[in-house]
Amino acid sequence: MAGPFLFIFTGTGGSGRKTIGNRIGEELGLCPVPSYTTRPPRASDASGRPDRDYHFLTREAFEELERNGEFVETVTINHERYGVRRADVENALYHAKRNAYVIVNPEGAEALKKRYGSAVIRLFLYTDKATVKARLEAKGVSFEIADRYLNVYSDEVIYRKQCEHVIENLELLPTLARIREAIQAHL
Ligand SMILES: Nc1ncnc2c1ncn2[C@@H]1O[C@H](COP(=O)(O)OP(=O)(O)OP(=O)(O)O)[C@@H](O)[C@H]1O
Ligand SMILES: Nc1nc2c(ncn2[C@@H]2O[C@H](COP(=O)(O)O)[C@@H](O)[C@H]2O)c(=O)[nH]1
Repeated sequence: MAGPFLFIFTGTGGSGRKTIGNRIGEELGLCPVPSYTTRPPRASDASGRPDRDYHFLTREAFEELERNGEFVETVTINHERYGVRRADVENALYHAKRNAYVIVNPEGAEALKKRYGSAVIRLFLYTDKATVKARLEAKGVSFEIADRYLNVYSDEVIYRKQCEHVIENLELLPTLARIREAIQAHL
């Protein structure tokens, strides 16, 4: 056994990364690394726990962290900032010596892979566009946001070729089983 590892749930928008990442993370006792964002919380964020996936910050607070070099990677999506804090990753991996997980887009996954090398294991989730659209509608995501996800689908789906594991998220239970098996193979 090597490690600790940073398991990255990445993939196309709306592919089920949060649903699967949080379930498997909890089940396997991985340390969650929520990212930071300036975007406002949405009704469709984790119900009753909008801060489970994100730390919501003002733009000023985000920019101050950025100026202080606190982020290991950042992206701008639709004029909003997102970032993963270096201390959150490194406290888990190097100080607590725990396996951790984070949920980011392919650009973030690539930056984290470059930074942490073999400690990073990328799990790429995807489904076809029609399924993404139907699931986002059912989740109550606005048409505008769903449309944004679908517009970048072709760019994002290509990144699966770089990832250590690629899983099509059709039925939830078989997907969970495949992800569990993929992660356990590293532990
Ligand atoms: N296998 C599945 N079968 C049916 N519905 C699913 C499945 N996996 C996820 N979903 C549903 O699809 C929706 C999108 O999933 P989720 O929010 O986890 O995706 P995401 O990739 O984290 O999205 P985002 O791009 O917003 O970060 C949710 O409503 C979730 O319950
Ligand atoms: N590179 C990063 N991507 C991130 C981070 N936090 C979230 N994300 C990804 O952004 C989009 C948009 O998310 P939404 O919740 O506003 O719809 C999605 O693909 C997320 O996975 C991050 O810190 N870095």
